[in-house]
Amino acid sequence: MLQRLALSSFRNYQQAEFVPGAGVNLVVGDNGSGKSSLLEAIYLLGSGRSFRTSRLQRLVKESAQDAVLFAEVMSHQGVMHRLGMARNRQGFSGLKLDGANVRGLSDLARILPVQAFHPGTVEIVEGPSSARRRYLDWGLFHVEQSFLPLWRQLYTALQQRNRLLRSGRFQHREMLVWDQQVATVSGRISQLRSAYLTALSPHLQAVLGHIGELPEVSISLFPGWPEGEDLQALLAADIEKDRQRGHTGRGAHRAELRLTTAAGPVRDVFSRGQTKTLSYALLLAQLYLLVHGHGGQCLVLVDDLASELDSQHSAAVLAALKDLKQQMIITALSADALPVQAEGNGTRMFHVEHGVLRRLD
Ligand SMILES: Nc1ncnc2c1ncn2[C@@H]1O[C@H](COP(=O)(O)OP(=O)(O)OP(=O)(O)O)[C@@H](O)[C@H]1O
Repeated sequence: MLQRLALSSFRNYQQAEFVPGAGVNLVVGDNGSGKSSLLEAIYLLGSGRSFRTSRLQRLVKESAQDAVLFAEVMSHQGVMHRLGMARNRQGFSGLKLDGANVRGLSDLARILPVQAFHPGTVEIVEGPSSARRRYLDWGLFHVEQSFLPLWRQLYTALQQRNRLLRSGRFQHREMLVWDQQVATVSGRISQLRSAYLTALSPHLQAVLGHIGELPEVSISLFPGWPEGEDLQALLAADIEKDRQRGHTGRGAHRAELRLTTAAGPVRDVFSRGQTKTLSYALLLAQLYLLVHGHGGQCLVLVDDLASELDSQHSAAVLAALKDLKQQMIITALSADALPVQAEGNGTRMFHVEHGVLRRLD
């Protein structure tokens, strides 16, 4: 649970402190006041990414050198952790956990599992296959300890194989080592992904039933090479093609999450509104699996829901989120824009204006 966040020179925040409650937190303010930026800061700490931009240099406040984020986070086991992150326009200039430097963003992500529902969430369905892989791998990272080391092994093997391909000068014996490694690790990653999807599916059906009115959607995995075929043999057979394109064309890095209805692929069948609803349902299903299936916890960020879904669907999504009983931070233009106030007690209210954040209640 996020106990406290301090922001310095982040977007339009000069210095700000945010102390959310354990349940629902509602942050209201006009357009451009800094609501999304607050969520973006939290998401950055828990994932190393922005949910709005790939240009992370824009996160640093104009005229400042470094954006600095600091958070106190109570772990699921009741241990208090201190997370720190500094970013200049070139990249991350410091990552700290409990006062010590850490190398990888994954160390912070383990402590602060965070998921964001925001206008770009629709990319899970509409975007490139990498968006669906990222979705899938976020879930695996948080429920399967062995996933991250495997994923790292795969990327190291691919880097080495691609380097050899591009060098144009390689012994087949040398290539064989990396073919073997890519094939073995891809097989194990694919098994984990398939098992994850099998566990996820009933949660997705339950969520779709709850938020309603969508045709039945099935979810399946293309592992990154033709099902049932020997990946190592395929890599060896494709060597010339791979050499020409300069990278490895088959393996778990090319997996695809397929979303289909009885009438065909979701992308060809669903309206834009249905697509948005499905993308939110996919995230919800993942949270249900994490919380109910694995006893995990997750900080949930909800940005501008009222402008994304109609009132009936946004109420259904919020109800499903509240059922999870996780810490939530929700933004809205005004307090009455979303049905979060109706239950009154327990909701902590904040107002933001020109990067100045204050508690209302
Ligand atoms: N690097 C930066 N330095 C200073 N100001 C910035 C920087 N990046 C963005 N801003 C400004 O920060 C403000 C906050 O934007 P943000 O998207 O957080 O607002 P918001 O409250 O979510 O608005 P909306 O309701 O329109 O989504 C905007 O006015 C934006 O122009």
